[in-house]
Amino acid sequence: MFQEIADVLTAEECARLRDIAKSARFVDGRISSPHSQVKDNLQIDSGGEAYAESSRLVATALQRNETFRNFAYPRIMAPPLLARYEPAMRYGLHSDAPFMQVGARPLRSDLSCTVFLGDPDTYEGGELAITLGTRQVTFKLPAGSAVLYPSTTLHEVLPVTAGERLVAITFIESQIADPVFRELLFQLDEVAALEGFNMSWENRTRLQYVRANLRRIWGEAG
Ligand SMILES: O=C(O)CCC(=O)C(=O)O
Ligand SMILES: [Fe+2]
Repeated sequence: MFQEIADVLTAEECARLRDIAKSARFVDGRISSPHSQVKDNLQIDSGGEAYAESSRLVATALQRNETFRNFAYPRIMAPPLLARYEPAMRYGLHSDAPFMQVGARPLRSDLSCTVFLGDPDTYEGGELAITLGTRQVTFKLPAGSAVLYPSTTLHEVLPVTAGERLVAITFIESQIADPVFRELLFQLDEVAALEGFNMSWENRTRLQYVRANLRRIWGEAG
């Protein structure tokens, strides 16, 4: 359901992104959701070199992360975007857009991802809160860590009451559209990774056969 991933970014990469954010131009976050009554944040101006560098840096870091690849089965990823929340800013309860234009083709958002760029003790509030039935699950992770969650959820960013919350956000279209199937494959992959060399070759081959064919049945190429 949710996957936290520690150390997606190195300390140096986090510092570089904070530096980029310090000098970059930020615009009203409503630019990408003009009709939202609950979005109150800032996002980096997507016209400049600062945006290009920050986006490239975060995308490369996610793509090189094995847990990210195994959990998300990424097919296309939206260019990551820096977002900033100053005191009193928040992003109230919402669901993410199902389709987003990325380059020439629309991306179906299967997974949403927040990469935390500031130390949690440098700001108050600003938890990412994801609705699960009658409860909310909250995330406020160390700098460099990421959380992946289903784009199908209702979620919000609670008001920042002091300091500044800096994150990078992105959305992923997965090769495995169905979150239940994706989770089953992830668990099978974990078994293969952790136990694959403890089993007999014959059983390992059987496991590979099941994984490969489930990916054929459930997956979309790319
Ligand atoms: O900043 C976050 O952690 C998530 C923001 C969000 O929900 C969004 O931009 O759609
Ligand atoms: Fe969202």
